[in-house]
Amino acid sequence: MKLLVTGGAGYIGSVVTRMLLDAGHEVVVLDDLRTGHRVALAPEATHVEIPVHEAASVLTPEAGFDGVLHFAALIAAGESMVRPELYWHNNTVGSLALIDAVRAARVPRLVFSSTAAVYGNPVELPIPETAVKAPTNTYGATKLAVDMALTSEAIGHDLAAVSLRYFNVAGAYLRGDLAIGERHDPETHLIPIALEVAAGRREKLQLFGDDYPTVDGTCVRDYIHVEDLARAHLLALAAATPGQHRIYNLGNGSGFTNRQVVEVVREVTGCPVPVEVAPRREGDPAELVASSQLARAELDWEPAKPTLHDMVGDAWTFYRTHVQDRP
Ligand SMILES: NC(=O)c1ccc[n+]([C@@H]2O[C@H](COP(=O)([O-])OP(=O)(O)OC[C@H]3O[C@@H](n4cnc5c(N)ncnc54)[C@H](O)[C@@H]3O)[C@@H](O)[C@H]2O)c1
Ligand SMILES: O=c1ccn([C@@H]2O[C@H](COP(=O)(O)OP(=O)(O)O[C@H]3O[C@H](CO)[C@H](O)[C@H](O)[C@H]3O)[C@@H](O)[C@H]2O)c(=O)[nH]1
Repeated sequence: MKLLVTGGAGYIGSVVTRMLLDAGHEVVVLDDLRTGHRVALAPEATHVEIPVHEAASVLTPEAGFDGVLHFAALIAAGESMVRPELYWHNNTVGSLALIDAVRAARVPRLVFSSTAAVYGNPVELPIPETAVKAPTNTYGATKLAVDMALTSEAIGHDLAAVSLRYFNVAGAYLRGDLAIGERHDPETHLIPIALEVAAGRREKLQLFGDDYPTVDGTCVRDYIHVEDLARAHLLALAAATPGQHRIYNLGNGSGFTNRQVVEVVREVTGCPVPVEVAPRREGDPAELVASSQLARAELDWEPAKPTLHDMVGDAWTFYRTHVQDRP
């Protein structure tokens, strides 16, 4: 297939691009590099450096695209509470422009990066796709709006749409000399920050809140290896059906508290990780754990690296070989 990957210079988009190329697809990456990295771009993919809001200039009817995988977004839940306008403009307005371009160019299928953050504080655990959607942060709300637009688009214009609701993505894609991992700047995610502390690059980790209603008072998250997540995109592309908006949660179904995550980082790295309890971060749900039964049943998806030790181990390898000591 000829595919457009928005956000293909980012963490997850670059891993999926690699897998799509290896599977024989032709890939054009649309990424304005606002948070992505030029080094993460696959050399075999064409790169168009424009904002997703201008996708219509690439997605012309003549270009003959068979599908779009849409990763481009701002992703920091905490920041979305203090700069919400950035998130609405980038994640929702940008996605609506992309959907307009997809319709105008008659591109048949679109796979969208949605998120566990659409659920908010869940009333049932593990969370099925049918659970109440009540986001507690702006980031989740901007993504839920796009999910709803895709449902309308599938019904109204026969789009084959798939939303993949990722839980917390971790790890790195390691193949021989190739290593693709997480490099957000500034980093906001728990595991890479804990690794920076383990490496001595940060003095301590701030634990945002220890008074949540969980076993040790810190938030619970469900971690998924980026390689397992990426594979689900290829399965979703194949399963996309005209006129349907399919929605799948992607996680491992096990929750880890933030303190447990830090303990695994200590075990894997063999280094101390000093922590300091800090106030809660605005907008954080207490507990997010996925039911991914639907993805397993309908996409035949099976995680190959479900353990947190695997994820932290691969992230640590990436950190030491590709991040540490580099500017
Ligand atoms: N990382 C996670 O744990 C996680 C969890 C759930 C969902 N997601 C979703 O997965 C997707 C990818 O996340 P990631 O961790 O790879 O993020 P990332 O920041 O590494 O990558 C995002 C990429 O999109 C590009 N981008 C952003 N806005 C753009 C715009 N308007 N026009 C063009 N390019 C733009 C950035 O330059 C970057 O390369 C996002 O949609 C995110 O919401 C991520
Ligand atoms: O320095 C830190 C960083 C994070 N945390 C805590 O660690 C947990 C996980 O936080 P992350 O920022 O790593 O991840 P989030 O759960 O906030 O969000 C991530 O996963 C979501 C889905 O669950 C979204 O999709 C989003 O893109 C992605 O950032 C939260 O309780 C957070 O408060 C800390 O205590 N200290």
